[in-house]
Amino acid sequence: MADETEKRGFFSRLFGRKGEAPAEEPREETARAVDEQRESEREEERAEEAPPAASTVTEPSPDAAAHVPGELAGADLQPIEPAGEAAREAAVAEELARQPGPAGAPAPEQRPLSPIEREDVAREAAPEPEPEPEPEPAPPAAVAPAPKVSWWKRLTQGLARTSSSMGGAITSLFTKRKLDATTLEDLEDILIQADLGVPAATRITEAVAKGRYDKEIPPDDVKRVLAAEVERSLAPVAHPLSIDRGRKPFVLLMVGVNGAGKTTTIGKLAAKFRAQKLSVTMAAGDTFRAAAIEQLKVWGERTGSTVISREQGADAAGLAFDALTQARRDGTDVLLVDTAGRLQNKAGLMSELEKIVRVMKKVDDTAPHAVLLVLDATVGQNALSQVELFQKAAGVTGIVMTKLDGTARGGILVALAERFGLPVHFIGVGEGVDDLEPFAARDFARAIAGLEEA
Ligand SMILES: Nc1nc2c(ncn2[C@@H]2O[C@H](COP(=O)(O)OP(=O)(O)OP(=O)(O)O)[C@@H](O)[C@H]2O)c(=O)[nH]1
Repeated sequence: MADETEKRGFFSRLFGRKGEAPAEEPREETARAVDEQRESEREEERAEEAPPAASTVTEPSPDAAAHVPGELAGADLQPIEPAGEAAREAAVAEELARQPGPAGAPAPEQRPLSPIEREDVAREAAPEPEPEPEPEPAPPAAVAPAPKVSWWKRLTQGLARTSSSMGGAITSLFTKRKLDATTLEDLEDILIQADLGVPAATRITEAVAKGRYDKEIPPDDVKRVLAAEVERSLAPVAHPLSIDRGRKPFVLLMVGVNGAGKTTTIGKLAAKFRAQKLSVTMAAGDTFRAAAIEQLKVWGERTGSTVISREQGADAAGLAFDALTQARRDGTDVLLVDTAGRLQNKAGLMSELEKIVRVMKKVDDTAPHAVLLVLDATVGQNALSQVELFQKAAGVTGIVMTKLDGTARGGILVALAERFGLPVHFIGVGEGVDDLEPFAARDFARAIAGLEEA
């Protein structure tokens, strides 16, 4: 792998940049600084918003915090707003992002903002969420019959923000311009901004440069190179989720921070399994939030699945034990176990997940058979620290990435693939039941590059 700290100036050194101004900040540091800035803003928001812990949830032992591995100390459990807030915020952000000028969010700069910058501005300008009572369960609109739209269409529509941001920038960068060191560094910036990560951005830029230096290169050629490189990174992690039908039940433990889309994803997966004629039981293990229990019951009714639940605040591990015992007795094909994404702190979350796993093993020592981490694409680079956290807590076996439709930084999947190599089973590009599909590297790569279906 290229030495990232020396990456800045690579193309200049290689080709000699005209009028080079070496006083610029190294790009790696710029990217890190942007991330740190975002992190510290989120930290501040959390400090202001952190709601008091619900008294119904088991208090973690005082020394539990001491067991949080040091490397997780900085891991962020964003978002922690009540469910629904994220969607509302995204809507506000979307609206703000659409407003072109001073009538909208106060523009921090006079030059026009890129879609990614507008996303940042909108996020910062979004009003503080007001404390609200427990939100209503998400309406089951997702299951309402919708006109059949092909997955490619859904995918390209869902990834439109990423593809138009990257594609638009690439088109304007490469139209009628010869490829030189400045162009290449600008291309690298575009890719870093889309959250592909520095190693991938450097590799793709090198691939574009190969044999084309000092020549005009059509933007579509750049997009084709981009798609090919993204596919190369993602193909090794694109694994379908395979259900071992010999296990009854096959236990899927769903983990992730609150609001990432776990409960919705459970509903969407249940619909898929039911369509394959598999029987499904859901355990409403997010006992932290009453609305999550209700939400799961709605999905249970809609998909013809059994839902096992207890009252809000009940012991989630005990519930998982009961659910597995019952699903075993009933000979159920698949058991989907929901979990809370927000407890008082990271130590509380980790010890609860560990307990759920431990307790389920008392019923079936091979359970859980898959641990799916649901990641919200809109959290950007923070997804990386979430993977580390949940890997420690529950031994993640695969990823489901949701809300790719809500960000211009869909490149985060590439950064995740290169860093962890964990299987990516599904991606979500909308709230509808058909907006979750098995992950296919080529389709994704072509869609974010703004190319036609292969
Ligand atoms: N736009 C979009 N919204 C999604 C997607 N997946 C889930 N959502 C929405 O995200 C919101 C949060 O989803 P939930 O399923 O409640 O999240 P959760 O992880 O279970 O949250 P907690 O129960 O609080 O832990 C809901 O409004 C979902 O409809 C997606 O792929 N795209």
